[in-house]
Amino acid sequence: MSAKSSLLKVILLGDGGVGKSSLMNRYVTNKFDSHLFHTIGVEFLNKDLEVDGRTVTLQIWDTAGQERFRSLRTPFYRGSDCCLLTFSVDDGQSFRNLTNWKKEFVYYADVKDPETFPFVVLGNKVDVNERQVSRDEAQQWCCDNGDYAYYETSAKDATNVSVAFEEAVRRVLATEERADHLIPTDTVNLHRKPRSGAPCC
Ligand SMILES: Nc1nc2c(ncn2[C@@H]2O[C@H](COP(=O)(O)OP(=O)(O)OP(=O)(O)O)[C@@H](O)[C@H]2O)c(=O)[nH]1
Ligand SMILES: [Mg+2]
Repeated sequence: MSAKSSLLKVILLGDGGVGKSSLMNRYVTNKFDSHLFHTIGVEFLNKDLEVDGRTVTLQIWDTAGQERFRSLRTPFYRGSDCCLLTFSVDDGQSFRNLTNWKKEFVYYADVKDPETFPFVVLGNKVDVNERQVSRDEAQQWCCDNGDYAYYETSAKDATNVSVAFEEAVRRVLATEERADHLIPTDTVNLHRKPRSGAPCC
């Protein structure tokens, strides 16, 4: 068992109405409301789960996707361990906006290394018949942006909701493990004797 904190912060981002709150509610309370109000600012819920023998508390932050709430949501991006970029498969614009959501997250969360940060992409509302975004298109975007996991979900009928959140946890734990194995190269040798005659500045 790692000594690292087992509280993982996962944040849901994406256009207003794609189903972020519904996904969080489905996962944490196993309920679905077909007349949910738009989120204002941010809300979070905790859920304990076990992934690959490790128990973690997932803190899921649900944000307001509408543009007018931008300044209310962005202060909460910092400290996120994983970002769930969400769109709705029946709304092509919400898919095209993923690039902006990623940019907004990287900027306000102050992500040092976007190449290795764990993003997971969710194409929600797969229960709806009128699709505007194909699975191939979405997977291609995930490949082009860095090997992101892609899940087609439905908060309405619970398709792939648990597996998507579990994958988010796996990605975070894998990142932590990689960091544990990194050998620091910028150590300072406190015992090294100063070179005689070396200039002081
Ligand atoms: N058919 C279907 N409808 C869904 C699904 N998920 C959410 N909805 C509906 O879509 C609407 C918007 O869902 P929300 O969960 O409020 O969307 P949101 O992303 O949280 O929106 P903001 O809070 O404005 O950012 C609601 O009426 C939901 O009932 C789904 O998987 N399938
Ligand atoms: Mg919401």
